[in-house]
Amino acid sequence: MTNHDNPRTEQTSSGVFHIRPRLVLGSASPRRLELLAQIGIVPDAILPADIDETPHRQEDARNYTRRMAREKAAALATKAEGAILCADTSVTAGRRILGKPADADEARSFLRLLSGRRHRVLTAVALAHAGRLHERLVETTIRLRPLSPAEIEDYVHSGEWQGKAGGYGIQGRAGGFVAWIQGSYTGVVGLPLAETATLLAHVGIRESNP
Ligand SMILES: Cc1cn([C@H]2C[C@H](O)[C@@H](COP(=O)(O)OP(=O)(O)OP(=O)(O)O)O2)c(=O)[nH]c1=O
Repeated sequence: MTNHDNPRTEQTSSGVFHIRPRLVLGSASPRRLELLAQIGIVPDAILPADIDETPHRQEDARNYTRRMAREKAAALATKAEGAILCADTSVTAGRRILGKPADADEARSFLRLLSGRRHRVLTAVALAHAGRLHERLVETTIRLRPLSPAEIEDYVHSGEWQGKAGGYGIQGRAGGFVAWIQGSYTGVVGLPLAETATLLAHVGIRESNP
């Protein structure tokens, strides 16, 4: 056992004992916790990572999103024991990276830009365990239907854009804006479950903690 471990012993339904590492969810997002719960995984601890989310000059959206997830995991690996799961979601339209809007004006301008337009939602997942980093990048293409100025105003007033990359949340009223989607719905909401389950299984974490 290394310092990074501190494992838990569990008995599976077939009666076999299985040792799994402690799981730390490195996220302040309630959605990521709910998504994990959807596949029967409950972290042993939740520890938000506070990092600088400014893109580097000339950094493309894929590299930026991967770097964010990696930096969240690296920041927490020095503070917590076990397997540390972090993710980052960004929206990209053309060459622009749309993060979480700073205010209502920025949310409005993101929605005007995305209205009627195809764009991509990228979610990077980083799992740090025993000195190694396991990563996945999941891309989803979405087209929003054209939005009227009144719809954009209503949505901005709803406040649902707050804390959401690109200024909208597909899981809420903006679900009604989505004309077409190809990729991972759970990735858009913040944690692509198929890929996350595979990463967790690599380090011995499977659904259902007692
Ligand atoms: C596009 C889109 C994004 N989002 C969310 C997912 C992410 O939580 C958020 C992007 O911000 P992130 O920086 O990825 O995550 P966060 O700040 O919410 O949480 P933490 O860094 O502590 O893990 O946007 C939705 O909930 N629905 C959507 O449709």
